[in-house]
Formats: sequence, structure tokens, C-alpha cells
Amino acid sequence: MDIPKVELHSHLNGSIRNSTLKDLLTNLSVPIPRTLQNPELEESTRTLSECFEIFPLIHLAVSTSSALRRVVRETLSDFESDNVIYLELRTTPRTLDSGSVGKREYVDLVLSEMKKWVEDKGTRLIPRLIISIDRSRGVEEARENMDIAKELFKMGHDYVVGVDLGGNPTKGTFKEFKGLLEEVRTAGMKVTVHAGEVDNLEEVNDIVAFRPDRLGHFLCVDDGVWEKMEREGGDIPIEVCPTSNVMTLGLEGLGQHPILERLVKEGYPVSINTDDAGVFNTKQSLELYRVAETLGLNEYTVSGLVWGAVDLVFEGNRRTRARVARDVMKGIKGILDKLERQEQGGT
Ligand SMILES: CNc1ncnc2c1ncn2[C@@H]1O[C@H](COP(=O)(O)O)[C@@H](O)[C@H]1O
Repeated sequence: MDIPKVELHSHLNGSIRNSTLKDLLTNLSVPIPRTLQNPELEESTRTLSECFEIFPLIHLAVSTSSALRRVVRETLSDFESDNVIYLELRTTPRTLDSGSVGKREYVDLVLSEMKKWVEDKGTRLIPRLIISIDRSRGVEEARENMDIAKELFKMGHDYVVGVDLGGNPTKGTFKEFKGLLEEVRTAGMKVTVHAGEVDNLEEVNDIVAFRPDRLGHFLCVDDGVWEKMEREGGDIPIEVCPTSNVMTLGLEGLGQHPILERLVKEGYPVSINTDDAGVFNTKQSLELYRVAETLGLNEYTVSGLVWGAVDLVFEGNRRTRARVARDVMKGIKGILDKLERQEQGGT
């Protein structure tokens, strides 16, 4: 799908190129694990627990300012090459350079590298930042992250658009972080929450009751959850990450995805995303292609999916939103023109 696209669920460090990860680990003299050596294994083995074994390794590799800068630049370039024109990257602040770079500096570094990349490239890609909480790291760390987010947001930083609750879903509870998320929401920030990655209906119901602006994944849900959502305010947009979902749920293919077909057929507000483009060896156009192939969608319907996601961006600036909508619309018009020409040629 070469039309201009928006990407709304993408973890910065999870987007690291495999080649860069190997390179950084080699420089640190850290042995390269088997799953990173064989490209076939790279694609086939990423269960949820394996993912959460890979992230510490990525964090070890990306433990210096220069490595982080490199990952930011390469990630933006990769999305740009895939014709993504609006990208909400998310990341969890952490310390770098053996502790001499603090969490706030980590975020500043990401932001300044994004800005510099945009200025150097003169690109039409609009990158934005969502600041994450890693639920496995406790409330104190989460508070630090949310304080950074609020401070940047209050300063009017144009790149910082929202916050996220993510991390290993088998660790921690949503309830622990609810108060903090309430606070950032009151401060005016948008909130997205990973929900239902593992079977925990009680937690999914708590998250739905909180009514975040968007939900990530939303896989292990039952009819009661949908009914509750309907009763208590209606659809909450869902960030679907097809390949990631197939792998972490251990499905045989996307045809087994628990909610994808229903969401697309019902015209539910969804966005299709990569999650961790490096870890899952993917890109957005591939994700859209896989969705189209599985559900038998034509280019016209897939364009509709891309168009629908434009509505779900966290960007607060009206003009920027209009620019994204215009660029996506132009791309869709190109597809419609092409389909029309094909039809005319065929008659
Ligand atoms: C597979 N689905 C997922 N579910 C939940 N959290 C995930 C995730 N994929 C990534 N992360 C979160 O993002 C971090 C890596 O990027 P950053 O260091 O923040 O840039 C992981 O450590 C995890 O906390």
C-alpha cells in the first residue's frame, strides 16, 4: 500500500532494525541470541514471553545517547520509506550512559533528534511522541514518566501528544496506575492503554470503565466487555497490531484474529499498526497488506481503513490534522482514479 498512511501504535525501541541491534550488541561484546541470527526464526518465534525477553536486550544495546539517537533516526527513516506521513512513536523514559543521562534528558534527546531529523530531511513525515509507562516497573517510575509528560505538555511542546500504559501485561495491574492516568487526562493529555493482551477480563472491564481515548490490542475480551463499552459511552477506538497479535497470541494466522474481521466489517474506529516493527520484522504497508489478504479487501476498502485512522490521531493542532487528512486524501484519490481507469479499460 503505497498511499500516505498514519501509524499510531509503535514502540520506539521495539522498532529497532535487527541489523542495528546486532551491530550495537557486537560493539558491546554481548553474544547475539539465536533468534536474532536466523532470519527465518526472526519471523516465526515471538511469543509474548519471548518479546519481553527481547526488550531488556534491546535496552541493553540502546544504553547510550548515541545509540538512542541512531534508533530515532533510523526508525523515522523506515516509516518515511514506507510512506507513513504521520507517526505517533511511544517510548518509556529511562536512564542512559550509565546513569549520567536522566529520564527527562532521555525524552529531550528523543524529541531533539526527531526535530533535527525533520529539519535535515525537509520531510513530510510528521513525528509525534507518546510517553509510556512500563507497568512492570511500578508506580513510582510511572509517576516520574507522567510528570515529564505533563511538564512538556504544559510547556506546549508541539511533539508531545499523549501518554500510554504498556509493558508486560502479566506484571502489575491497571488499578495501580489509574490515578496517575486520571491526572494526566485532567491536565488535558490524551491517553491510550494496552488492554486485553492476556486473559484478564476484570482488568479489561476496569480499563473500559476508565474510557481511555484509544485502546491498544484489545484481544482477550468477551461479549460483556463490548456491551459495557456500548452502555457506558460507545466505541473506544482500537489500535490493532496484526502481526504482533498473531505472534503474541500464538495464532496460526491472521484469519484467527479474535476481533479484526468484526471490527473491519462493522466499520469500527480502528487503526492498523506495527507495534514493534523490528521485533516483529514488519512495516505498516505489510500490516495493511496482510489485513487485506486475510479479509479479502480491495484497495478501495483498505484506503477506507487508512482514512478512518486519520480521525484517531492525538495531534491537537487543527492545521496539522488538516494537513495529514489532505495528504492521505490525495493518496486515496490517486487510488480511486487508478481503479476508475482500470474499470473503464475493462469495459
Ligand atoms: C508486544 N506488545 C507489547 N505490549 C506491551 N508493551 C509493549 C509491547 N511491545 C513493546 N512494549 C513496551 O515497549 C517497550 C519497548 O519500547 P520503549 O523502550 O518504550 O521505546 C517494551 O519494553 C515494553 O514496555
